[in-house]
Formats: sequence, structure tokens, C-alpha cells
Amino acid sequence: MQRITPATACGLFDIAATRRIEQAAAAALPPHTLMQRAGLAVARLAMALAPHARTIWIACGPGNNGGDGFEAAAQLRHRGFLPIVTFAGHENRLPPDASASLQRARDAGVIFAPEPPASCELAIDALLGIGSSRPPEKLMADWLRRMHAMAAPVLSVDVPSGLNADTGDSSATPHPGALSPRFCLTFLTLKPGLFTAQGRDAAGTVWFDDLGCSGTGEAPAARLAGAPADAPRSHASHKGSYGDVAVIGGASGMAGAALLAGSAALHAGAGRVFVGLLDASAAPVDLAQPELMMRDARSLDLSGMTAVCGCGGGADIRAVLPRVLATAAALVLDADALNAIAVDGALQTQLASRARRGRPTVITPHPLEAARLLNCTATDIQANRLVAARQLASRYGVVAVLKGSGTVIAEGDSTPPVLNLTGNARLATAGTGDVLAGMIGAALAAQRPPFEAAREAVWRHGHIADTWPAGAPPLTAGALARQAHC
Ligand SMILES: NC(=O)C1=CN([C@@H]2O[C@H](COP(=O)(O)OP(=O)(O)OC[C@H]3O[C@@H](n4cnc5c(N)ncnc54)[C@H](OP(=O)(O)O)[C@@H]3O)[C@@H](O)[C@H]2O)[C@@H](O)CC1
Ligand SMILES: [K+]
Repeated sequence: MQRITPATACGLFDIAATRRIEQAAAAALPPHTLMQRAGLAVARLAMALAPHARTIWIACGPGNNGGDGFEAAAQLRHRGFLPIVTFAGHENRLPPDASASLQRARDAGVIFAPEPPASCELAIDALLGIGSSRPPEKLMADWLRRMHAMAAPVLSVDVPSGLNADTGDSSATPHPGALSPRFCLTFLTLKPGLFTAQGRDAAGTVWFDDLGCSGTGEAPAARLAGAPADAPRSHASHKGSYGDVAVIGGASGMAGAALLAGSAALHAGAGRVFVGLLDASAAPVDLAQPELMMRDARSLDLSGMTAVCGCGGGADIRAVLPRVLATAAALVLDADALNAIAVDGALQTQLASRARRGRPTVITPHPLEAARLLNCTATDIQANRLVAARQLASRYGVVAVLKGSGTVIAEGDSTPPVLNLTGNARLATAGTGDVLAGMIGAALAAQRPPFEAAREAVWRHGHIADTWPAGAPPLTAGALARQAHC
């Protein structure tokens, strides 16, 4: 059993691949073995989470996920615990594995109750797993609500009930104010839906058990890339070794966004950082960061530079985009640049032509910006973030960084997207997106391949938030930018 952390590097497999892996494993083992292993793993984690529990509530559903719950109940009872099982299903319609486990739970003397206990020290959600086919209703929905309203930890078996294991879309996510700390123990494969959209909040801390079935010929649907390696600088390097970044944005009243991106690029290690402001009346120097070289956005020669374009650009960014798209050696497009491109077919054609000319581009939309670029709604984007990121990447010939909980980094169709596990709600403050764009710009300027540049910067950006001291003042975008070297 393995705890998944931001340092974990491994493949993520969709439901179809997981089913094939399960079938192959089940065929090679004596009947009911996998479910017995799964139940034992649940019981072990339950005992670790609540070693002194007097009451453990196990809510079991109508399929094999419920079977894992019965099996865990039997194992816990054998170890002296008093699990109380509530069952939302029909005994005579259970699949064979689950039916055998129900019998084992009965034989072990597990208590079956019609109603959940009034309180417990641990709740185990074994209602629905990868067979969830519609939103939980009535009894199941009521039990899930009760579970998440308790202060006791919730341990989800395989997948939080109601969560789509492929996409992280969920109709049953506990509301943000829910009290219970959450854990999920998932089996055979790690599933992408646990790590993006509503998956992070619903699953909480994820544990993985391969049930002794390691190794698979299946292609991953996505992957966790783990922590980026440190890139030591050679002693004989100089500022030219790390490239030039030109931030282009900062229309009237929005210079701060461009300065934040510039600061982030600087602290992330760019050799030189120019800030081309669209506001002609802006101050000629940033006294707080005199290293930033202020220029008029229209005068910068971008042919040897990485441009970071869009931060605080407002509607004025439209006028400079044709030249930026045509001339920037490498490019990060954010915010208002993306909004301008979304409504302009000529700019879209220009963007797509960059890939053909061998000029790398990274785009960093949040879901609404992504929706504008794909001509759909933000709800559509969130319903399948992996697919959306891939579509953005292939339609525009770019590396797409789809921001949000479980940021997705995608390029083309040949490479599985990466899901990023760093970051937290501390990043939900103005300007953090500008900082990310600057960090990616610095990595591109240092000649990192665009996909690696994007995923490494995204990881580091989130890592700063994850390691921000608990008692420290709130993380601001300015402070985030100054930590961009981390
Ligand atoms: N076999 C093994 O050895 C192993 C199995 N494993 C475990 O099996 C799990 C997959 O089992 P599964 O395929 O039976 O699917 P599961 O998630 O239990 O649900 C299917 C049932 O729920 C029903 N249903 C669906 N949605 C519903 C709703 N909203 N409200 C009400 N009902 C709803 C659905 O009904 P239907 O849609 O057919 O009407 C069907 O009856 C997997 O996640 C893992 O935990 C692993 O431990 C490995 C070893
Ligand atoms: K579950």
C-alpha cells in the first residue's frame, strides 16, 4: 500500500483499462481473491486511521464496491473491531464476489443495521466504485450527506461514491464546508478522476494498493510526473545562458500583472527580464525590482526572446498580438491574450502556424478561458478536463496548461497528459496566474522543452503554496513570485 504524494511518479488508468486489468488478474487467481485482498487493505488502512475506534460505519452499495466493504467489515470484526454495516442494495442481486463477501461478513458476526449509527470514529464509503453510472439518489445520497456532515474521517473505497473515476466530475462531492477529513484507498490502478476537477476534494489523501497485480500492458490515460529534478547551473554560465524573457501586458491600471510575471521570471532564473507595458504612461522603472527592464511593448525585438504575453493586457493586447505571434522565439500566452485569440480567427490561424514553424508556445487558460478557446462552456471543460486540455493542445499546436484543481498539462495526442498534484487554495488569490506564466517563461528561456518547462513550473508554483508556513501571513502573488526559484 502506497500513499500518493506530489512526489509520486506513475501512470493513471481509465475505467476501461482498469476493468481489463481486473479481469486479467481475476482470471489468474482463485475466486474471490482480489476482493479479499481489497477488503483486507481497507481494514488495515481503517485501523491505521482510527486505531481506537469504537464504532466504524461501513456503508455498502449494490455492486462489488459494496463487496469490498463487506470484506473489510469481516476483517475488522476478526480483529476485534465493531463495524456496523448499512447496505443499500438487494442481496439476491449482488455480483458473485460481493455475495461471497456478504456471507463472510455475516459469518464473522458483523452487525447489519437499517440506519447509520448516530456517531462513529470512522466512516467507510463502499457504496459505489468504478461502476457508478448516475448520481447517487435517495438512500445513498442521504447516507453520503450524513457521512460528510460527521466530524469523523471518511475512507472511500476505490473511488468516492458518485465520482467519475475518469474525469473527476461528481454529482456527490461533499460541500466545501464539510467537516470530515477524507481518505481514499484505490485498487489495481490509480485513476485520473481522483486527481482533478472535484476529485481532489472528494478523495482527500489517496492511497494505492495494486492487490498484488503489478505490471500492465495498458497505456496510461494520464500520468503523475513527480517532482522535477534540480537543474544545477554550471559555474561558467552567464546571464545569456538562461535566456531573455519579455513580458508583454500591463495595460492602463493593470501594470501589476505584468510586473508580477516579470518578477516571477526573474526569480525563476531568467537571464534578463524585459517588461513591455502597454500603458505608455507607466513609470520607466520598477523601484522595487530595478532588475526588470521596462520598455514600450511595441518596441521589443522578440526574435531571440521568450515572450510572456497577456498578463493584465486588457483589450489593448489585441493590437500587439499579430507581431508577438509572428516573431516571438518562444511564447507563453495567458489571460487577455487568450481571450483575444478566442474571438479572432486570424489570430487562431497565426497561433496554430507557430508549431509548423518550430516555435514553441504554452497556453495557460483557466476553465473559462479554455471554454472560450474551445467554443463551449466552463461546465463542459470541467466535465472532462483531460479531454479539454488535449483538445486545446491539438487544435492550437501548443502545450496546454489547464489550470484549476488538478492542473492538466497536455501536448498533442502521442503523450499522455500530466496531472499536477501540488498546489492548494492558497493560490486562489489575484495574480498567481501571472506568476505561473512568468515561471514557465523563465523555463522556456532556459531552453527546457516546452512540455517539461510547463509541468516543472506548474509543480514548483504549487509546491511553494504547499510549503508556505502555516502561521505565516497569507500567500500573495508578490511573495509567490519572490519564491519562484524554489
Ligand atoms: N471484482 C473484484 O474482485 C474486485 C472489485 N473491486 C471493486 O469493485 C468495484 C466495481 O464494482 P462494480 O463493477 O460492481 O461497480 P460498483 O461501483 O460497485 O457499482 C455497480 C452497481 O451499482 C449500481 N449503481 C451505479 N450507480 C448507481 C447509483 N447512482 N445509484 C444506485 N445504484 C447505482 C449499478 O447498478 P446499474 O447501474 O447496473 O443499475 C451496479 O449494481 C470497484 O470500484 C472496486 O471497489 C476491486 O476491489 C477489485 C476486486
Ligand atoms: K466508494
